[in-house]
Amino acid sequence: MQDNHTPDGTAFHTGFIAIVGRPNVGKSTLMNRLIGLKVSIVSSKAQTTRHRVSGILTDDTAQFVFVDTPGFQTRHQNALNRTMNRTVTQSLADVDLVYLVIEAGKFGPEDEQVVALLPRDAKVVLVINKVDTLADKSSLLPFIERIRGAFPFAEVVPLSAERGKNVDALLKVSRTYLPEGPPMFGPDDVTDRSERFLAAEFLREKLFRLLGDELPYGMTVEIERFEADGGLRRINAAIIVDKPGHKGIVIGKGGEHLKRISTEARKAMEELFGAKIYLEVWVKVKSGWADDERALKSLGYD
Ligand SMILES: Nc1nc2c(ncn2[C@@H]2O[C@H](COP(=O)(O)OP(=O)(O)OP(=O)(O)O)[C@@H](O)[C@H]2O)c(=O)[nH]1
Repeated sequence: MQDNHTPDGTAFHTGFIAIVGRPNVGKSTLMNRLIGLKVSIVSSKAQTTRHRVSGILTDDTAQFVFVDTPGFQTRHQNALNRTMNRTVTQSLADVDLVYLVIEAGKFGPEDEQVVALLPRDAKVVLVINKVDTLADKSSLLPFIERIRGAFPFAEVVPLSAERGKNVDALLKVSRTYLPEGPPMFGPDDVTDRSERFLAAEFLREKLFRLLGDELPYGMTVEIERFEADGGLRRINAAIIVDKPGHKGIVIGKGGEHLKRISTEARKAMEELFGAKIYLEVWVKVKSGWADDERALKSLGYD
């Protein structure tokens, strides 16, 4: 799509969308579902300095540029959370549209704290995820009525990110809120750098999936080596934990956790990068890193 018009002659729309919500509401699942296989991912620093771009969806009529927002943390108050909350607020400042994701039937103090971060003039779509978990679908309307008062939402879209139900409807309403204009990114914008960024994301995701509530607070992933050689990627990654006692949780009995995390991350990388992956993962202890903003910067948070 090189010009400003869609095949039927109407204007092309391009804009930024931020996805926010308390942890575990399904933001990552929604993003993966939205971008599906048409994904074009660029590194957080590529081409734009204002936003951390995490995924791009381009179709015949619009380009949706999704902006990264780390989970809004409310449980612990330290440097890591201050940095994350700042990132959330910054990324909301000049996007065209915000998806506030909540879970069907659940709207608690943690969700309210995220709502409090929304600029009053922001265009916000209330995305009610996990509708598949509702035993009684008729409870949805009174639930929506209750939450409508919390913010002047532009739209309300109930869906199931995991099952892909009603996700199309979300895109359809979103399009009209994006400004008219040509696409900002090409459809094949995958660079080595973005693969490096994604490699860390995949490992993080597998850690979350496997360890769940056991996940040590203050854990992060650092890619120490990333070499692209034709159809081969050599990746050395370190999982960094805050306390020596956390190392065993990540490694698991007989190395079982670490083995599974590495295998699953490697498979995900092979599928998305279309390359053979040699992945080595170590667990390292850096005490107090989560409380040290300088350490955060050195690990790529800014
Ligand atoms: N039943 C159901 N589960 C879902 C749905 N969407 C996401 N989940 C599950 O909810 C959990 C959290 O999903 P994530 O996508 O990791 O949530 P997140 O909001 O990105 O979490 P943070 O990264 O902690 O902020 C996972 O176990 C998902 O499988 C859905 O539509 N239905």
